[in-house]
Amino acid sequence: MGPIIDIDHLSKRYDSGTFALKDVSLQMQEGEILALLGPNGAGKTTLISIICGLVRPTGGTVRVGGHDIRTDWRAARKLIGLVPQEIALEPFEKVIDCVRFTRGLYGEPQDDAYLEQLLRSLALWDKRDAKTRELSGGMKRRVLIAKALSHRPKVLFLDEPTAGVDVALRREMWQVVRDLRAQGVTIILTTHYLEEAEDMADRIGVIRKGELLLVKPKDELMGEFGKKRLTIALYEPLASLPQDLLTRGLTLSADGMQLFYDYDTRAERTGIARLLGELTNHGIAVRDVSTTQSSLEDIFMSLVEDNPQEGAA
Ligand SMILES: Nc1ncnc2c1ncn2[C@@H]1O[C@H](COP(=O)(O)OP(=O)(O)OP(=O)(O)O)[C@@H](O)[C@H]1O
Repeated sequence: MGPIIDIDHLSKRYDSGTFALKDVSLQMQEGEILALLGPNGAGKTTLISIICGLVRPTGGTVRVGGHDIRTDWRAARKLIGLVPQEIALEPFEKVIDCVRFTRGLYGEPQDDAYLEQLLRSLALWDKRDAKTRELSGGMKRRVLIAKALSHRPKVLFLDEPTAGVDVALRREMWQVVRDLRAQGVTIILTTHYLEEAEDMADRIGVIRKGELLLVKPKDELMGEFGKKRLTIALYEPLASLPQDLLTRGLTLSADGMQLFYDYDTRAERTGIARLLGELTNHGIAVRDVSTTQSSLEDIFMSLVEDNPQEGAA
């Protein structure tokens, strides 16, 4: 089966002269979740907007389900749902009516059985007759998702789905997204919360200044760029490290009470057992050992850090 999304050498230069996207190519398979990370102004929204037909590219092509988004836009649009970042709902409209209305906009005949199934899957069925202004923030976000799914798209774009929402609600949203994936929906989400990408995504794309720096399976990215640090706490402070331990890559804390050893998580042999043996040989008594793994945030910062003004995603 071909890719559900096929982005080929896509570029966008706004009239202002800004190059928002530079030669971006990316393919997605059905049922995948891709998290797009990037500092402010990296080009994430531009990319989503082009795929959704809201912004015109200046170069390259995008196909959704095999349909070119420019020459065959009607068929492409039917396959796409977009959940915008801002909550904009008609306050006095009932939940069910607002989802029905959106489906109608796509020219789809009404299908009450599907709408019931959709609202039930988003835990909104009990609220179907409530006016949207009576809903909590989390419910409103779920209504946005219901609207975006009302015409049964195969691809769903979530633009910062949990911006500014509390931790409990964020986790609830993650579950909703996982459930959608289980139903076979392909999802692209942009997020400024790295833990969100870490938790949900199958693949992670990092975009900076309009360039897609990399797209990799999350586990591969964590393994490739991730390092582990072994911290060894000592009983007695060390004035300095023996030369042979220095050359093994060990470092000593300023107070002499801790040793640090950074190692590659992919290495077949980490050298830890040998290292501990050598410490014993030197008569260095170990009180405790612990390890920490670099987070996606560390990895992300190391990828984009050559321009510190851009800050975190
Ligand atoms: N309509 C527009 N006209 C001119 N320049 C634009 C327009 N929209 C975006 N840009 C510029 O294109 C670049 C990419 O913007 P975009 O909104 O795609 O970034 P983003 O990654 O979504 O950022 P954020 O994380 O802040 O939402 C920025 O330099 C932005 O100023």
